[in-house]
Amino acid sequence: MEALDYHAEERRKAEFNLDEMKIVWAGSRRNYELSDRVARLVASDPVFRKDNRTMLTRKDLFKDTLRKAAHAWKRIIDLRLSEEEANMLRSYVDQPAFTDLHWGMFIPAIKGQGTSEQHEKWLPMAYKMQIIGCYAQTELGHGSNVQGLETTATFDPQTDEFDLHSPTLTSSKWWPGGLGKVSTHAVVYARLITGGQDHGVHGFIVQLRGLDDHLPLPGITVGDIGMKFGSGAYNSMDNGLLRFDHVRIPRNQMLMRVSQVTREGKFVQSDVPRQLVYGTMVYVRQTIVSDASCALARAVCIATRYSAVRRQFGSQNGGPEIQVIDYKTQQSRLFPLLASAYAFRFVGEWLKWLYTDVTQRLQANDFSTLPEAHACTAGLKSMTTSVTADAIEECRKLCGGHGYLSNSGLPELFAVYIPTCTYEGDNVVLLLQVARFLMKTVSQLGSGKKPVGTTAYMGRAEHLMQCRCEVEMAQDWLKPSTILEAFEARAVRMSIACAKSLGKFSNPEDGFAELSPDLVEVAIAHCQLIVVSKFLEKLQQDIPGKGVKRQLEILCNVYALHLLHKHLGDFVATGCITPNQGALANEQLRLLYAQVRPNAIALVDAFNYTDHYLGSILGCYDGNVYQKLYQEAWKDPLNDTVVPDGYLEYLRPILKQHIRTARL
Ligand SMILES: CCCCCCCC/C=C\CCCCC/C=C/C(=O)SCCNC(=O)CCNC(=O)[C@H](O)C(C)(C)COP(=O)(O)OP(=O)(O)OC[C@H]1O[C@@H](n2cnc3c(N)ncnc32)[C@H](O)[C@@H]1OP(=O)(O)O
Ligand SMILES: Cc1cc2nc3c(=O)[nH]c(=O)nc-3n(C[C@H](O)[C@H](O)[C@H](O)COP(=O)(O)OP(=O)(O)OC[C@H]3O[C@@H](n4cnc5c(N)ncnc54)[C@H](O)[C@@H]3O)c2cc1C
Repeated sequence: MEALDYHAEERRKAEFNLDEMKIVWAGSRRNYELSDRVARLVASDPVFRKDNRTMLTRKDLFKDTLRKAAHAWKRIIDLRLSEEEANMLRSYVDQPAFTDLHWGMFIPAIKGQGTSEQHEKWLPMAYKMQIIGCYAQTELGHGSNVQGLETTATFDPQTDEFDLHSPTLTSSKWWPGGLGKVSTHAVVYARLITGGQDHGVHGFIVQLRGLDDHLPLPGITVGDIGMKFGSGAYNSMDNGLLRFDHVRIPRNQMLMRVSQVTREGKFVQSDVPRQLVYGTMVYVRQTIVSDASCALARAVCIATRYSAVRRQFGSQNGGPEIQVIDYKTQQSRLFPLLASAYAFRFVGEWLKWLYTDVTQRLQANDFSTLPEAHACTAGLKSMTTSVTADAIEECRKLCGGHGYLSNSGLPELFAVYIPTCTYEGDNVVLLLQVARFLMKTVSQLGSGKKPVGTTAYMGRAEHLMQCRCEVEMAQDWLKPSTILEAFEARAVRMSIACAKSLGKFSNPEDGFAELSPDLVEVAIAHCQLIVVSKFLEKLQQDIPGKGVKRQLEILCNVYALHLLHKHLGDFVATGCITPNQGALANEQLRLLYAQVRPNAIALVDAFNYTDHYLGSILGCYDGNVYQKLYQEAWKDPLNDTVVPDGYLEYLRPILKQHIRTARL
């Protein structure tokens, strides 16, 4: 018997080839096939069940995480999965674990900052998971200000060793994932001291626990920092604390690609810029942008499918009520988020390319694109995670009361997702880095140095400062060049206005501090321009499949025009557009929503998420929401008994007291 599909009618309305859209979303046919296979593999494996994890105690959840990680590793070995497939498998298991840090930060830190001898020694053990590592940078007293870290690594020429020490309470390492209970090793960031001189923060490979008994090595105090936000969610991770009491490590465990310490204790700074010590963060920030599109797509998929099932008001002659997705307010809240998911997907693809390019250049000692890579990864990480975190909460509200149920999947997704706005760099701190980069670019405009890459538009500042938007009718807003010019003009005008204001301060640092709220806005305008321009560039590519390109054009316009509508103040205040042109953009936006509407369900189907990965009754593929909610309610442990535990001790006495009082 064919299973009932409550979305069948919606799916029939789609005006594009879904299979081709799935390939666009995945990046290529190969990626699609790989990811589809691995997602199904995980979904069909009972060990990876996750429907009860919000009910588990912290200890049980942690053990469950260890069990899943061990099983995932077994599957990876047994099936001889490639590194790419293994990464996919871990992400579909969908439970934050120490392995995220081992593969995502520990190994990349050694690869990026270690010498070839260090690669040869450490990477094979790490790849086989004979050692498990984490990334121990943040301390109790300092996270954002990396140069303010206090842990010391003092070279002792007598023994050819470093002495790792935590001199103060605030120097305790605090937060590293995987550190609390699992990692045998860590890349520890500490101030390098040689001959009494402080050379700033560097990375060191330090063994923390015995490989036979898992006990902390002498001089090491290590443990978990405690429960975090939400139930389940990030509590599967053992974020840890760590203190060193004069722990000794051999000299060759300092990561020495950027700087070296010789046998005599001489500090040698190579030609490689010191910022490469921050390289692992740049790598992870880049991956976080692609992950943002996944998390956003997930929330949007749930809210869209549920909005098509849910009906409220408007029944005519006893007929069905209106699907909430047909309310214009629902569309104006939901469809920009759908468009943003696609926009972040494409900018994530581009950022991956940029990162690969800068890595290849670094290997050839070309450091010229490093500032651009830093600004792009920092800015886009910040912008996409802030939008996604807010969007998950918006999707919860779009699902009304049922969105607040744990089994909607949205509370857990929110709880797991929100720390991305903080980790790998607080979002405001990172936007200020982008602003510094932009102010520097503006200050060099008259010097003959041509801005390149994502700031190339600033080279056309003269034109962009005085150009006038030519929109006369709503449909004029559909011209890519019109949209692009409006975003470029807004970004450059905001940058130059800020640079002028900065120029009024005698001390530039004072000016930067004073104007920092405006500078954050400037950085956001620049990042939004990058996302819009990369979406438009994507549309220049040959995109096969009936109606696929057309849908992407609609989504691109929704993305750009909803931003224009949201930040109308910036656009109008900088004189890029008139208030009337702003109103025309809004008019066009409403027309675009009507075009998205029949395709909405298919556009979220294109994410190809299994019900297992989505983990949401409201977002399930077949849309059989009410029956599933009803069945699920009875599985709650509170419903194991008809009369709850505690009735006799606490409820009955009150009720009886009431009866006694009544008798009086
Ligand atoms: C429902 C279930 C779902 C399950 C899903 C599972 C999800 C789990 C997935 C993944 C797990 C992820 C785990 C995350 C773990 C998190 C780890 C961390 O957080 S690690 C710690 C991160 N810490 C930070 O990011 C710190 C931020 N601070 C900094 O980066 C720096 O201190 C700074 C803010 C950049 C300032 O640095 P500094 O003071 O040294 O610099 P400045 O003086 O400001 O600048 C000097 C010049 O250097 C340039 N610069 C700065 N940084 C970089 C860089 N990274 N690369 C290149 N250049 C850089 C800067 O621009 C200045 O340049 P000039 O102006 O001089 O040209
Ligand atoms: C779930 C999670 C996992 C983590 N995993 C790891 C890990 O594996 N390894 C690791 O080393 N670290 C890890 N961290 C730590 C994380 O990297 C830091 O928390 C993060 O970098 C922010 O630093 P902070 O906590 O010092 O924030 P703070 O810098 O103290 O921020 C507090 C507030 O001050 C503001 N602020 C700070 N500086 C400025 C400024 N210059 N200008 C304006 N405003 C400013 C911020 O915007 C923020 O509002 C993790 C954190 C979390 C939450």
